[in-house]
Amino acid sequence: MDVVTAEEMRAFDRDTIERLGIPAIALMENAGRAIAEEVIALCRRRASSAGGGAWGAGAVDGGVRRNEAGVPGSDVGRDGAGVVGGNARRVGAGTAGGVVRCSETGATGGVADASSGRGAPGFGADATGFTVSGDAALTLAGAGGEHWLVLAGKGNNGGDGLAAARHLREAGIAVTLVYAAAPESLAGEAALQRDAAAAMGIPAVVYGKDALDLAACSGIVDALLGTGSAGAPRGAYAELIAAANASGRAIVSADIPSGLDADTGETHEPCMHASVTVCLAFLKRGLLQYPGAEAAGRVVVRSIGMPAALAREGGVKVSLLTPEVLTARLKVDLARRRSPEGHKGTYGHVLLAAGSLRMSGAGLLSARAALRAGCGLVTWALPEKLLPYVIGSVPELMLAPVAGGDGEWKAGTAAEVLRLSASRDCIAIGPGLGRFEGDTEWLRRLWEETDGPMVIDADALNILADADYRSWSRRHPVILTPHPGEMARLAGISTAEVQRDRIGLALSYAVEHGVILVLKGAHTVIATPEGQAYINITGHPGMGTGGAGDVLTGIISGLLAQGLDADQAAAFGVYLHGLAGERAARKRDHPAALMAGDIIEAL
Ligand SMILES: NC(=O)C1=CN([C@@H]2O[C@H](COP(=O)(O)OP(=O)(O)OC[C@H]3O[C@@H](n4cnc5c(N)ncnc54)[C@H](OP(=O)(O)O)[C@@H]3O)[C@@H](O)[C@H]2O)[C@@H](O)CC1
Ligand SMILES: [K+]
Repeated sequence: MDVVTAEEMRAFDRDTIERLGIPAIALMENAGRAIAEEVIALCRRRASSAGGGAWGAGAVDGGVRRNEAGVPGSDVGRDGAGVVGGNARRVGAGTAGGVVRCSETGATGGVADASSGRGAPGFGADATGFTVSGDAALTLAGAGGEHWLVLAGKGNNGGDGLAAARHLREAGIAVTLVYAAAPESLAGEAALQRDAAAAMGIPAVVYGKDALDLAACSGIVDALLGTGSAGAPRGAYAELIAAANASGRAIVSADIPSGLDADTGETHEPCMHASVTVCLAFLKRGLLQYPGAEAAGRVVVRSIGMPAALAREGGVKVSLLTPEVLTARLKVDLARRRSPEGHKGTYGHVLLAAGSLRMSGAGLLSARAALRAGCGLVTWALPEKLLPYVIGSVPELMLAPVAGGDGEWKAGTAAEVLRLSASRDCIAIGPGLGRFEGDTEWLRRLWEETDGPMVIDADALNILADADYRSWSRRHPVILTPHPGEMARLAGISTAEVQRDRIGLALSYAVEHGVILVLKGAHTVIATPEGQAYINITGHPGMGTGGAGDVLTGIISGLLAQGLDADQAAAFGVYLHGLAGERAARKRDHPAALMAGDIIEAL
C-alpha cells in the first residue's frame, strides 16, 4: 500500500480529473459514500458491543427494517475495534500479517449477499433462489436512534462531509450540518454539495451564529480540514475541534483528523481525536507517524475512484510494509523455505563484534536472535575477559576472544576482526560495544575493508555520529539501526526534531549517506539509499525494553547471512521482530513484563 504526501495527493487529484476526465464531483461523491459507510459500520459495532445483539442476519425482515436495536447512548468515544489489549496497531489491525484493512463494510447489513447467494436473508429470498439485495453498507437497522453532526469546513474536505450527510440521511440517521464558515463561502464542488443537502432539507446551523450542543448528538463527522489545511486550526475551526473532543462522542474524520499535519503526523493545537479516520484514496504519511497515528484512531483507507497505479507512475516513495509489499516488491520468501539438502553451511555465518564487560548481555541477545532468525552459524568476537562469563550461555554460539584483558574493546583488534570476517557472510557491529580510544579508526577500517554487508547498531552508531564517515569508502551495503536518540546524534539534531517527521528524515539521511536506515520506534521506518521507504506496523508497546534493539540487529544479521539482500533483510527483519514482539506480549499476563529475550523465543 502506497503512502503519500498532501502534495502528491493533489497531483493525483489533478491527474484523475484532468487527464482521465473523471469529474471532481464524482470523486467527492465516492468520498462521501465511503465516509457514510464507515459511520454506519461504527454504529453497528457500537450497537452490537452495547448488547444490541447481532445486527447481521435477521435484522432485515422481509425488507422492513426493525428499529428495536441500536439506540446509542454508550458512546465509544474512541472506537475500540482494532485496538487489542492496549496494543494500538490501528492500521492493519485486521490481520496478523499486517495487511491494511481497506474496508470492513458491506457484510453485516442484514441484506442478502447476492454475489454469493449466501449470507443474511434478503428481500424475498425463496426456494427458487430468486434474490434481490439492497445496499447493505448504507443500511442501518435502528438508525432512528442516531443523530450525527457533520462539521463542514469550506474546502473540499467539507464537501466530502456534506456528501456523506446525504447518505446518512438516506440510511435513516438524523443529521445536522454544522458549518464552520458562512455557507455562502463554499465554492466549486463543495458548494454543489451544500445546495444538494439544502434541497434535501437537511437541517444546518452556522457555528457562532446558531445555538449548538455537540454533546447532544450520537456521533460527529469531522469534515473541517483535510489535506488543504495549513498550520494550526484558526477561529471557528479551532473552537469546533476543541468542542468535539470535549463532547465524548464518537468522531469519524474525513481523510485526516482536522488539525493534523498530513505529511509529518504532527498534531496542531487543537487536533481532532478521531475514533475512525476514513482516509481517501491513498494513505497519508501523517496517519502513520505519531502523534498523528494516535489522533487518527482506526484508519480505513477507502477507494474513491482514483487509480492506484497513479502512485506507482507518480513515483511515490513510501509504502506500508505489508506481506504483499514484502513479497511483490521486495521479493522476500515469507515462508522462508529451507532446502531439504540444507546444512549449517547453507544458511550462512554471522560475525558479531559486540559486548563489553558491563554490557555482555547485548552480545548474547544479538547472537541468539541471529541463530533464531535461521542463520547456520554465529561467531561472536568479544574482549577476551568476557569469555569465562559467557562461555556455555549459548552452546550453539562460537566465541572468538580478541585482545581486551579489561573487558573493553581495543583499537588494535581491527586486524583480528577483519581476519575473522573474511570467512563470514556478514558482520554486525555495536551492541554493548562501548566507546574506546581509537574507535573511529577501528570502525573505519572495518567499514572500508570488510567484504560483505554490515549492520551497525548502538555505540557503533555513536562512533559514526562523531566521524565524518561520508568520506569513508565502502563497496558493500551498510544497514544502520538507530533509535531516535542515536538518530539525533547521527543527524546532529534533537530527538524531538527526529520524531517530527521520521519518514522525511529517514529518507533524506539514507539517500545522502548511501546507507539503509532503520529508524526504530513505533512504526519503524526502513529507508534505502535509492530513496524508497517502508513503514512497519507490526510490533507492540511492550517492546520498549532494554535489549529489544540488540535482538533486531541479530535478526537482520541472521537474514543477511542467509542471502537476503540488505533491503530485504532490513525490512523483513523489522517486520519479523515486530511480529515476534506481538506474540511474546500475548504470552505474558501483562505486556509490561515483556523482556528482550522473550522476543527471541517468540521468533
Ligand atoms: N477532487 C478533489 O478535490 C478531492 C478532494 N478531496 C478532499 O478534499 C480535501 C482537500 O480539500 P481542499 O484542498 O479544498 O482543502 P481542505 O482541507 O478542505 O481545507 C481548505 C480550506 O480550509 C481553510 N483552512 C486552511 N487551513 C486552515 C486553518 N489552519 N484554519 C482554518 N481554516 C483553514 C482554507 O481557507 P483559507 O485559509 O484559504 O481561507 C480552505 O478554505 C481532502 O482532504 C479530501 O477530504 C478528496 O475527497 C479527493 C477528491
Ligand atoms: K477532516
